[in-house]
Amino acid sequence: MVPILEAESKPETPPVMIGVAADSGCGKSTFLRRVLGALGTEVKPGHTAIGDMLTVICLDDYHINDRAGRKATSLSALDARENDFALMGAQIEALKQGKAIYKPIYNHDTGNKDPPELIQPNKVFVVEGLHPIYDEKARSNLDMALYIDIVNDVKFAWKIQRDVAERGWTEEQVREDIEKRLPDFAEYVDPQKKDADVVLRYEPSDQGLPYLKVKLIQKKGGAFPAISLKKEMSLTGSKPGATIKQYDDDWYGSPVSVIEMDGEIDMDNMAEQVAEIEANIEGLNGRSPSELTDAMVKLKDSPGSQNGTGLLQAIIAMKIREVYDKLTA
Ligand SMILES: Nc1ncnc2c1ncn2[C@@H]1O[C@H](COP(=O)(O)OP(=O)(O)O)[C@@H](O)[C@H]1O
Ligand SMILES: O=C(COP(=O)(O)O)[C@H](O)[C@H](O)COP(=O)(O)O
Repeated sequence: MVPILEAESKPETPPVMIGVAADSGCGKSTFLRRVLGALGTEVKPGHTAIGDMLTVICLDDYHINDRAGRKATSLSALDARENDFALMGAQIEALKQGKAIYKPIYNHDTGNKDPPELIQPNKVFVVEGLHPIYDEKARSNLDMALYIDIVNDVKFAWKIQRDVAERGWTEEQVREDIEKRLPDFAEYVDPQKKDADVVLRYEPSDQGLPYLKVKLIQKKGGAFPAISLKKEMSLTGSKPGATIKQYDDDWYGSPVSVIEMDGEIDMDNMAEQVAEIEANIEGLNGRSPSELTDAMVKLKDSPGSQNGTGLLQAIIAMKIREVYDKLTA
């Protein structure tokens, strides 16, 4: 099957390409399920999440080897040499040009490669994985780039839990794999955070783990349509409560505006507290004054709904649509 072909119907405007980069286990897939939910796109079942507005391209599908192959090369999946960047860049460029592709598939459940699948154009493509910003050709086709930056304590707990529950690894094996990947993470994945338009950073709360401090780091003059707060907020009712504030900062040499949420909202009072937050945000540009609250309530059972990860991810979903609306107006 040819990797690139003419689409069954060429889109009127070029698809909007959004890159989401992060290490393994950082919640990219979870985040994109929230984005699809927040944008209300019905998703067809299958390997690739395809909604009526947005298609998620998982860049793990460009791994050159399968799990057994990587054991033979003893290279990690993070290593550039284990990823077909030539095909990845060419296919991302083709999608941006409104073409169709036969995309390879890497099956995380079996560790094998499955037959390629036909991907037709869509309004928005989110290309998520280890290297969407690292690879020059992929990066040059992005309209906006997001990086998810999580401190090790949180990231590794999530990865271990998932890889044991869903990928057939033992906790010992995952810990060993994490250790082995650290140099590759530093060389091939972590540097991407400097070139992102927006970064989601998860740190331990000032009240300590398991509570989180979550930062939306918005590069000034970048492609992310920034939001701001009318005032600092302190929410009570939950343990340990939540504070939300805004400040300017420097992110690897770039001036940024940071929206920071520390702690958790009161889930028994979720709609009211999120509505209070939504009314306090400037520049959200929702389709209705309660779009954020409605999305959060609809997705209440998704991971992170109680803290800044869910809230700021839902805001990013609205911003992805705003970027689409702007570029296709
Ligand atoms: N905001 C969150 N809060 C709590 N757990 C999360 C959150 N996001 C993801 N997780 C958990 O972390 C693990 C890894 O998430 P996943 O989306 O598979 O990461 P990735 O696609 O980046 O490898 C999963 O078990 C998921 O349920
Ligand atoms: O690291 C990643 C990214 O995956 P994700 O971001 O989904 O964690 C590799 O694709 C898997 O580790 C493959 O290795 P395996 O399938 O052997 O775990």
